[in-house]
Amino acid sequence: MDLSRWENIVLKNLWILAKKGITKISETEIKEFCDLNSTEISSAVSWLDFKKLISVDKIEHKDYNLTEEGKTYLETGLPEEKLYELLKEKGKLKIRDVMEVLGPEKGKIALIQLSKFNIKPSGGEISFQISGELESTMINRKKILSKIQVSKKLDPGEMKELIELQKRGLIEERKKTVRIVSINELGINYAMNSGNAEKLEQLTPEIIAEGSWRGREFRSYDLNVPVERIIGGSLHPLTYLIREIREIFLEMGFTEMHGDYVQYAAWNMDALFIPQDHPARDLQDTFFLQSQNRINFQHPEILPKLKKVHENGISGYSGWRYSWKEEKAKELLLRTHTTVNTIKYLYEHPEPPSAIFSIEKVFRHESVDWKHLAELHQIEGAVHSKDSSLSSLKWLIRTFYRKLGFEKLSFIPAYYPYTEPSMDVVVEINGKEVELGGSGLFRPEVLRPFRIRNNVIAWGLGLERLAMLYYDLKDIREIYESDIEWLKNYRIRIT
Ligand SMILES: N[C@@H](Cc1ccccc1)C(=O)O
Repeated sequence: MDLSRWENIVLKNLWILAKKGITKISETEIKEFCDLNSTEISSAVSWLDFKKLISVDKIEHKDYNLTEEGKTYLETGLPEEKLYELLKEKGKLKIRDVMEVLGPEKGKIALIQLSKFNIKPSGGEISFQISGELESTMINRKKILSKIQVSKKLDPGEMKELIELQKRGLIEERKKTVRIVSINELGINYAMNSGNAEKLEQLTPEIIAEGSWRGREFRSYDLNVPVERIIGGSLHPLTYLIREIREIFLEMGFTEMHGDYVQYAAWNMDALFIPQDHPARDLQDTFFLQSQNRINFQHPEILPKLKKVHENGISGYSGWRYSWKEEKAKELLLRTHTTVNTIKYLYEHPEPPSAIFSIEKVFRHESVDWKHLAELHQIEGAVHSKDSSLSSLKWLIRTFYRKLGFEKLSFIPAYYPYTEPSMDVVVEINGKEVELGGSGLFRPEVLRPFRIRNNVIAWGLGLERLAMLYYDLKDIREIYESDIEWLKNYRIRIT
């Protein structure tokens, strides 16, 4: 065990004092023996105590101070003193005059104090009367006030008067804990054997340049010392969760896909067989962009295919049977779901098998509440394979949530224009059923125009709702509120 410079100085001094027979000393008294300030001594005492080289007793100590009133009286004299002097000079005074000369407040105090020594008014007047007892009491009072001003110790005989002055509000008392320190056997041994040479604690450029480190011993590091917790930077809880989810899908052999926020309705809606008069395309649900045609339309060859399938269907399916408009398909919008990533990917990679996912942001014209956001992330995915089936879809979704620690899910029938059958994933949060997202098998009207013949299972799950469960939040908005305590202390689920 090595000691710091301050600890060494304090311990050596305690040892020297102990040799002289002084075995107990208060922390403040240590200051008189060494060249350290109170903070340095206090820190050294705490560490020496922790290292068990000294013992420390705490005692309650009363500390006295003058109040503002006490300070003024010490400077200008006590009211009783003023009145006594005045009477000595004038012989007698009318009460009215006393009040006028001393002021009503001090006049009253002076009269009360004098009456305690039997100098009492009668018939509206007060006369001088010599009192040796009053004179000595006043000298005593002033002595106490001035001792307290310079924090000098009072004699035991002065304690009674101190209490009087406290009652009069001239002195106030404060309780202080004082640490009484005594070196113990371990400390004495350490001090005896540690030698006189101070150990080096820091290697400064000067020490290196002067070479004064030569022949000196270095203080070693104590790796067992308890230290303050330092809170460094960390991942935002949502970023952490996104990385976990990405890891899960990558481990299962999925490929990550990426897409843009701004999309043509053709890809976000029409390619997914969402009819052009579908309520989801309403201004209420979708953010449309005013600037049209600013972005290159990828794969324009799909437009006639979409027209055909919407109007007349495909492979025995009837289609929606309405007049499909190319202008509506060419409206720009903020993507409302990441299923647009999936359908584009499938169009560009029509050969099975493929297993794909994305964790990206979508936008909805939604009023925000405890479970709704207008900007949210979706955990999107699909598997295109001859073996894709409803049961493999359920298995995949359950497996995904189980890997994050959630077992209790239920599937309920749902409707999406692009899947058949469709299922929603539901979970209970704080006694309320919350929908985590949708899933299903893509319809032939979605797949056939793009020459995809095998089954495709697909899902789109809400990330923030999952985060609510994962971090035990009552309100979805908390995720974006960035409460610093939460960001510092959030806990991940151990599965
Ligand atoms: N796109 C749907 C979810 C979904 C994805 C894939 C298949 C079925 C449903 C949504 O945004 O809620």
